[in-house]
Amino acid sequence: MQNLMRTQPLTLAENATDALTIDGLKCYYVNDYFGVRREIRAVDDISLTIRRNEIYGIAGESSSGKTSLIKTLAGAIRPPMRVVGGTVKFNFAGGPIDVYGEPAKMKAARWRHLSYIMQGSMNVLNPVRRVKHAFTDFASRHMNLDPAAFRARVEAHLARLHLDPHVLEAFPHQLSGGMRQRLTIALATVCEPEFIIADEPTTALDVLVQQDVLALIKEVQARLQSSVIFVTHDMSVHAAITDRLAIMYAGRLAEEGPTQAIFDNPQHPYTVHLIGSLPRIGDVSTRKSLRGKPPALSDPPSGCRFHPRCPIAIDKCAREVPAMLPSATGGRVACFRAGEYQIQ
Ligand SMILES: Nc1ncnc2c1ncn2[C@@H]1O[C@H](COP(=O)(O)OP(=O)(O)OP(=O)(O)O)[C@@H](O)[C@H]1O
Repeated sequence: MQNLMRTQPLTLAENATDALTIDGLKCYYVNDYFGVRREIRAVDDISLTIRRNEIYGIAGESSSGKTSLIKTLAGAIRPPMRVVGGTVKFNFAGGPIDVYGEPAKMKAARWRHLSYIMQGSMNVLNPVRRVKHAFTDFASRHMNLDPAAFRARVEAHLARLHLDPHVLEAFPHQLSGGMRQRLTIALATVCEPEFIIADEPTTALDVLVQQDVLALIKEVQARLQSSVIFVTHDMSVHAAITDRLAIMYAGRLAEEGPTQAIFDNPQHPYTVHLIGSLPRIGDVSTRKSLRGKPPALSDPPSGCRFHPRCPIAIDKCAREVPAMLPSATGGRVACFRAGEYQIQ
């Protein structure tokens, strides 16, 4: 395991166990159609903390706001997206950065301290250029090394990730999808970032290749002791890789806690359904599906956004927004009837 150590020491700030703090974050898509303003509240009042050296999962069905949330964390905001409230603060070893208060500092931190593996990131490899150019284009300017030393560093990094350095001379079309995704992960981690954000990095891959890529992410995380946010709608992937898990529903957090505890004892009725819908070998019983569909985020329901679909909703759920409060999993849950619902 000796060759799996970080090459540069990570000098952590004293007493700093939190790597990222998000407080009251709101991020909307704001469109103006012929003078009529329309807001899609994709991230609506989210507060959470990511610790150092943990893999934090974000789950939820399509359009629940997962990608919007992590774009907001990475400062990757393009119109019509707008941050309309809240704060995002990284606590990097070199000093804290307020993403929206210190944009220049944030820009300098990208790649070096924070890397973002976007959905479809394999496409970052230019089809008409050899793979080595992607490393030079994206990573070399953050590393302050002469070309020979930079090449040696990249080759050593690839070797540690069990990738043959010869792939640097290949064109992307000569490589399989799994290999391209492994290279994308190598590219995102060659600067040894303290924080890695990965959005659905395994979704386009078949199951065996997916296992391989998940193992690689775990290995890189353990080697660098980075914090990782891992986004996927696939709960079985969360079970395999994450330490803690957040469940998003309609732009808000429904539940958060240690992954194993959430799988063992989900508290929010929506989480109960997400976990209950996972297939189990030998179980041929019909799964109970949720009634209705997720709400339009331009006009979300009052109170708890899940209440129109919730099997145990009470009047209060339509009137009041439930706060995220400590739950039986050791995490937090936003539900007035937490822990009361089970699927038979
Ligand atoms: N550029 C955009 N303009 C307007 N609305 C958008 C835009 N991008 C996303 N949205 C809306 O924001 C909401 C959240 O979308 P987002 O992509 O963050 O969800 P997601 O949970 O990541 O979904 P998926 O798993 O399908 O990627 C959705 O209602 C979506 O339609």
